[in-house]
Amino acid sequence: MTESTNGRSSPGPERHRGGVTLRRDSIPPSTADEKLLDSHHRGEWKTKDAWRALRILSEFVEGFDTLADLPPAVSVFGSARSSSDSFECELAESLGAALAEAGYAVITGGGPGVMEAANRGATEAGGMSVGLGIELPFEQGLNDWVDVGIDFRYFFVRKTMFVKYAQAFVVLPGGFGTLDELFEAITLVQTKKVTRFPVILMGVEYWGGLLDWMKRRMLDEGKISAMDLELIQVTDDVAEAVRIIVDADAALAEGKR
Ligand SMILES: C/C(=C\CNc1ncnc2c1ncn2[C@@H]1O[C@H](COP(=O)(O)O)[C@@H](O)[C@H]1O)CO
Repeated sequence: MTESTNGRSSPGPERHRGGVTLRRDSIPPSTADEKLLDSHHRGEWKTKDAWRALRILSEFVEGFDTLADLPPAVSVFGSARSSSDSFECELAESLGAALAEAGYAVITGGGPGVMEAANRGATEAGGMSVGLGIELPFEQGLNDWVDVGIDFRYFFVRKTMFVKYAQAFVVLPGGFGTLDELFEAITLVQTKKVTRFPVILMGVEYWGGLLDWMKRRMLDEGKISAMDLELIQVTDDVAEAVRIIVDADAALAEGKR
């Protein structure tokens, strides 16, 4: 806890649970996701999980209700840890601006690093900037560039929103969280659980090793098909990324006519 100048403790970090804000000793050591997925306290499942189901449902309702009127949107993913002067943050900021100029809302995880840069680019270009935050033990709150923000307790509810309200995914360099989001998206497209939409990797050098491994191991050993690899497009050119998204949108609209 940090001491403020008047001798009282300042709020310090805070945790958000729906409309509830928790500070200081009221911040619990675990998160809602951790409690839901915990397999150790079986005795509690019957009583507590039934109530959790309602909370999960209310989180879906809040997400659907808030995002239903969003213009066409693109979900942008990338590291929470990148500094604002990194290659990926500079790219994310230009991308956010270009997407806004093309009429797309930008959806991110609402956190720091690449997410903040993409939100900043969108906001500064006059676009709609959305942050879908997640309750984490080391949560920092939504970044300052988010105009429409929702704090989720459950990762899987939040992931539904990233997919449901986006016309495309753009994935910049990142760690486990980013890879999780990338592979969930391509699995959904590969298994035709969602209408095919562009999944664009930005950061040609960063992703090169992973793409090589996919070709040399996954493809060569028959774990994926050549068509699966075509689900992913790679570029460092912001204008090209936007063009891929606009073209895919136009093709889809054409097919629906
Ligand atoms: C690590 C730090 C803060 C974490 N804050 C986050 N806020 C919102 N969303 C997050 C956060 N961390 C991860 N995510 C999600 O995963 C992706 C980034 O994860 P990575 O492991 O950094 O690649 C991102 O797209 C989010 O959706 C303190 O700096």
